[in-house]
Amino acid sequence: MLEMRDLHLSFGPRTVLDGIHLDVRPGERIGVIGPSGAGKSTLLRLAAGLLRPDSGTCRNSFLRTRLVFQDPRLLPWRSVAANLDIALRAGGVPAGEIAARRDRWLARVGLSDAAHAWPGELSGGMAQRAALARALALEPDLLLLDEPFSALDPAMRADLGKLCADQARATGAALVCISHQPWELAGLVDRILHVAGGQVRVQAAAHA
Ligand SMILES: Nc1ncnc2c1ncn2[C@@H]1O[C@H](COP(=O)(O)OP(=O)(O)OP(=O)(O)O)[C@@H](O)[C@H]1O
Repeated sequence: MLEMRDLHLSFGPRTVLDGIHLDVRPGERIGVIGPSGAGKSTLLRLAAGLLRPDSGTCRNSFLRTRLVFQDPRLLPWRSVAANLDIALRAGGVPAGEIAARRDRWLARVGLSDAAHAWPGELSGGMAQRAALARALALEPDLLLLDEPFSALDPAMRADLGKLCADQARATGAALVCISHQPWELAGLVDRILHVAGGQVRVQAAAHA
């Protein structure tokens, strides 16, 4: 469970979040929309524990939270496969399971043939798929997606969105996805939050 209560955060004189209340329960899939600069990424960083609020509380009792950023953030001096292996080792996956899990996830994002490539040799979309595989291979119980599909073509966006939703359904994980394309959230999430003016303005049910 993720609980945000009356959460405030400013960067210098700029108030970005101004009294956020939000609950994310296991199995919930939530979309986040709102104007540029509204604080959507900041909200996810708080949820992931990368930022602390100035006041209010942010409690995250999920055990494995993974955040996928807009840019892939792969280690450039390691192969694609090694990028996954390092994350899996750091995530406590037993050594004997790492290769099989990495190969399964690279296959699921269509990157089996790129396992031994360097990140610099990948297209933007391939690198983003590798970053998504790295996150999903950890079997997170809270998956935070910060516009991870923006570098992908529409067909690939739909495929990977479905992959995330299917994985969340299969494992009971919660998912929070920021998007500038509300249509991209259809079928992926159950409800959509509109963040504006530092607050969660609207909570609407999503339509498939
Ligand atoms: N580390 C930081 N230091 C100072 N200001 C920051 C920092 N991170 C974010 N901001 C500012 O906080 C505001 C909200 O940023 P945030 O990235 O959360 O918005 P967003 O809604 O995700 O925007 P976008 O849709 O453009 O990605 C912006 O004005 C941004 O410049």
